[in-house]
Amino acid sequence: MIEFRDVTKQFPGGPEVLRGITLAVPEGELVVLIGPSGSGKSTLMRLVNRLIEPTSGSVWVDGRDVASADVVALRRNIGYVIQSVGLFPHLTVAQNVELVPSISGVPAAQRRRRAEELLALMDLDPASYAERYPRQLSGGQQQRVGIARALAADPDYLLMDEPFSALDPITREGLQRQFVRLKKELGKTILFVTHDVEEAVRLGDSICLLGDGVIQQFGPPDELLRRPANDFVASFMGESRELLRLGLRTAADHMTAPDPTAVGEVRAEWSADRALSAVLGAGGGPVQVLDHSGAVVGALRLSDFADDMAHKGSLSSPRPPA
Ligand SMILES: Nc1ncnc2c1ncn2[C@@H]1O[C@H](COP(=O)(O)OP(=O)(O)OP(=O)(O)O)[C@@H](O)[C@H]1O
Repeated sequence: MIEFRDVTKQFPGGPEVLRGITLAVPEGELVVLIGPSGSGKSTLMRLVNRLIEPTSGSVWVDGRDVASADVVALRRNIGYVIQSVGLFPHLTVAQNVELVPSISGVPAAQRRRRAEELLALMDLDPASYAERYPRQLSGGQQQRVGIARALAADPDYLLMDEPFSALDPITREGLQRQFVRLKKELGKTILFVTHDVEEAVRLGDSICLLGDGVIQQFGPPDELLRRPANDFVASFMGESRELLRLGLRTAADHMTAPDPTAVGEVRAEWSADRALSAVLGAGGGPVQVLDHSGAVVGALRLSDFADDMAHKGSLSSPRPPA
């Protein structure tokens, strides 16, 4: 667990960036820090691996105050991924991934095996990518190598500071999807900074919204979307809150009993916003809902989404399918 206890940070000559922040990132969960530019997201994150020190208060990792921890050992257990990947250009992909284990004295064959496993996990076939240099990779591939490198020492914790924000929207969405899967497999405790509400909703077990130096709201994505604590949260989470909520659900969550008059089809596991788009495309439905084997398991019509909508007007402007 990562814990911030009444943390305040003021840089010399500046205002207080963080004021009395108390927050816990539970074991095995991903907490997203979100907030306007300059709200202190990166500052809060950098307190964890002691790139900066708090003005007052304390930060605890694994039940220990980081102020009294050995910085090298602390950082070995905390992978760090940043926006501009920071791969070493003169090292190959494999050498980049193996860097920390090689410094720690892990034998060459063992760290090579681990690097290859991690590259494969990140969908980079080691046979084609291990010997390439970073400049021979796309931005998305470089970012994957950056994540593999952060995982190389098998840390219990990951700090990710806008890791996908330099990527084009399609690459970014692909990487987000992959990361959601990976997150479950890895079971790491992750603190993730973004300024993108959609990304926060997609990835976070919880979201911590920072503003004016304090936590404006902390809770599961659905709670911030459904019950914003104040006007700041409502306005930050945006006008399309209802549509973002749909992204958290599936067609199966909305469907009703099969209807013989249904035309067209959606898959039960589709996100609800994608299903809504299909229903609108079919003139409001009903459309058939199919399971993995292609069997009809239900029907969906426009009215099946109405409960989720605080404003029915939102139904007229759905996002395009994911
Ligand atoms: N090393 C530093 N010295 C002085 N001021 C700093 C330092 N680092 C950050 N700040 C200031 O602290 C405030 C918070 O910065 P921080 O980078 O944490 O914000 P952020 O929420 O991550 O912003 P962004 O979304 O733009 O990256 C800003 O006003 C910034 O100028």
